[in-house]
Amino acid sequence: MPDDPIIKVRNLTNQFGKTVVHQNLDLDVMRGEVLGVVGASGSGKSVLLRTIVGLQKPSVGQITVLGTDVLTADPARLNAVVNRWGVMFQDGALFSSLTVRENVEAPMRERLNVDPATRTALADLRIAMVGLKQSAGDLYPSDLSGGMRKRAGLARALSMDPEILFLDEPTAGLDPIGASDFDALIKALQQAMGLTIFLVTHDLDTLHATCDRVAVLADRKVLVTGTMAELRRVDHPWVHDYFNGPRAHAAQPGTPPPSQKDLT
Ligand SMILES: Nc1ncnc2c1ncn2[C@@H]1O[C@H](COP(=O)(O)OP(=O)(O)OP(=O)(O)O)[C@@H](O)[C@H]1O
Repeated sequence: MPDDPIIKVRNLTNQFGKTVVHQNLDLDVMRGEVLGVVGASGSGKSVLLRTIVGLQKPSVGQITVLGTDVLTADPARLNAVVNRWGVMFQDGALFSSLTVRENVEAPMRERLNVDPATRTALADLRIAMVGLKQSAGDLYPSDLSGGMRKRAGLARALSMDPEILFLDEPTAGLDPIGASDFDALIKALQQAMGLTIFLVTHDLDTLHATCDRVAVLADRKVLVTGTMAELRRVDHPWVHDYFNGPRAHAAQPGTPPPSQKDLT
């Protein structure tokens, strides 16, 4: 069924001690869309991502990804699904003792039965796809700028040619030009590869540049999901302030730059 969600979360509860982060949370991600996930700091965006990709066991709930219940699947079935997604963590989470190329090869080495030369060629292709020079493949993470590290993390997330990409704060720590270059890269790769993207961010420019829909986490659940235009009309204090505040206006395409008067 083409309209079946590629990721379906139902009745999810995550609790740490007495802190309830999610309660009865539901979320659908449709195939081929870029879904942005926003919410106040501590609202549980990263915990949600980590729960969907299996790094965090929820207290209660069902999570179906690509038709597989990832909380109850047997190891072989789960492995088959894990092979079809890639994750880029906020800091890139690169292995510091491996070169960029070896980092990109790492998931293939673990999960794909190909000869070393093919693996290296596939890694070099991923390195090129994220806009890094081939020579960057020989560098270690400590030799990279913040922007290069993000790109290397993205290349590794693309290692297995995934259908779904999970991105946690992809533009955090980048300067505005680096961030908008990265947004454009994400969008171009999504279109070229037909990716579905689950994207956690605080960055309004990223939402405008990349997302088809945005899910807002508040009050321990997905409070509302919609396009940016729809969310601007939502009557909830946090949602209203986030999507209508000065930063939101600045990020909106077509908004005129501030006049000289505004700057003084
Ligand atoms: N392993 C853990 N043990 C205990 N509490 C945790 C754990 N992981 C997350 N939390 C708590 O869960 C809540 C949500 O954390 P999470 O990192 O998902 O928030 P977030 O929305 O991604 O925040 P930010 O925008 O600041 O990154 C926080 O209160 C955090 O302290």
